[in-house]
Amino acid sequence: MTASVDSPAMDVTDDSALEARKYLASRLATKSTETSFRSIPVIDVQSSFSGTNEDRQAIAKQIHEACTTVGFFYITGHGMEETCNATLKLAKRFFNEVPESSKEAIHIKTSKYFRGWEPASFSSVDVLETKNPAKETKEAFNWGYEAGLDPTGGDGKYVELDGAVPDSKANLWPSEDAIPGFYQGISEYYGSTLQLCRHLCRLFALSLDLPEFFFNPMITHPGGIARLIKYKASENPQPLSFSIEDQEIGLGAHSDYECFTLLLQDSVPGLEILSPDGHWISATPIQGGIVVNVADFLMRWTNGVYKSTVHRVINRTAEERYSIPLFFSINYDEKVETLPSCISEDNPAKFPPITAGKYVLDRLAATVLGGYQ
Ligand SMILES: O=C(O)CCC(=O)C(=O)O
Ligand SMILES: [Fe+2]
Repeated sequence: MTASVDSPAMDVTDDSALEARKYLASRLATKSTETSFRSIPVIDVQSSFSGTNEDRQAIAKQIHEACTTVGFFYITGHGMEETCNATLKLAKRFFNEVPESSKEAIHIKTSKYFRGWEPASFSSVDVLETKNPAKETKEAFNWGYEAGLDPTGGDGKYVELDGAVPDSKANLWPSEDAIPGFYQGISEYYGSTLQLCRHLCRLFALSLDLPEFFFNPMITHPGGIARLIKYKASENPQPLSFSIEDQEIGLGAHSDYECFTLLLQDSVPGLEILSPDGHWISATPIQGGIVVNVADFLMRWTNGVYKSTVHRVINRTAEERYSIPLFFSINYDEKVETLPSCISEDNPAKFPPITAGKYVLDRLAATVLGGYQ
């Protein structure tokens, strides 16, 4: 099977497409009350930067609790508030000020790696309804890791999802004339977020009973696809209803593919996450909070111990909504086996070894129209 009509073809194995479909179907069908939840934990990570080992262990414990139940949490005290606000403003400028012709010049259909501008109603993450998927209202701009965006400068070994040596033109940037300061702003945001992700990896390691620096050798040239997203205002605002009738889907129900996602959202709600008993819970934006969620690769790597929770976006408000996810992965060329601390007699290793980039690429290509999450 290949990806799509409009987007460039990428090979995808039937296995991965099937796996993606089965997985989402099972998640949408499950009506278990065992692990149901009604709220998303907030974790203040401030003391993990300067505090003691005990401080970091205490935060790691909260992360473990959140990841084994909800699969989502907010972090505060991360020190990125200013960058977050500036980048959300930049996103608004990109969508509303850049002329259509400049966006067309960086259209995602010209990119092998799903980079560049994606018009509204272009793709769908609906892996279940492959014949007639509901088009999603989101408009997006996608980019990926470049050593020049990494404050460490990288280790010179970055490879793309398919293992290819990076092409310096893989990212499609709008011209400086079309939006002055864009590259600079994105680069500041991306650099600080990458470093925050690396810091979170230390906390994730502790949370999994692993040595604090366990993941460090695997994040020297990490995968990090990021995107700016705009969701148009609802024509039929109904803030209190979780039904989807009369509402357009901003981004369909899905789980993310990589290790974990860091998501900035502006003050307009829209993100909803699925509790295993079938209730959708609003991940309402909180002041200074960044949403963190476990993604599928990490769920596999942890033998299912950490949960990758299904979520969707529906803008039920009369305002436009902007968000900026970064999908953080370990080095794409890293092949890993189930984490030893997640194997037990009750939970023997369930998944064969996998390479990070290959896994993400297969999942990506299996989405309808080959779009991103
Ligand atoms: O826009 C959001 O709030 C969520 C975006 C998301 O889930 C994704 O892009 O995978
Ligand atoms: Fe997502």
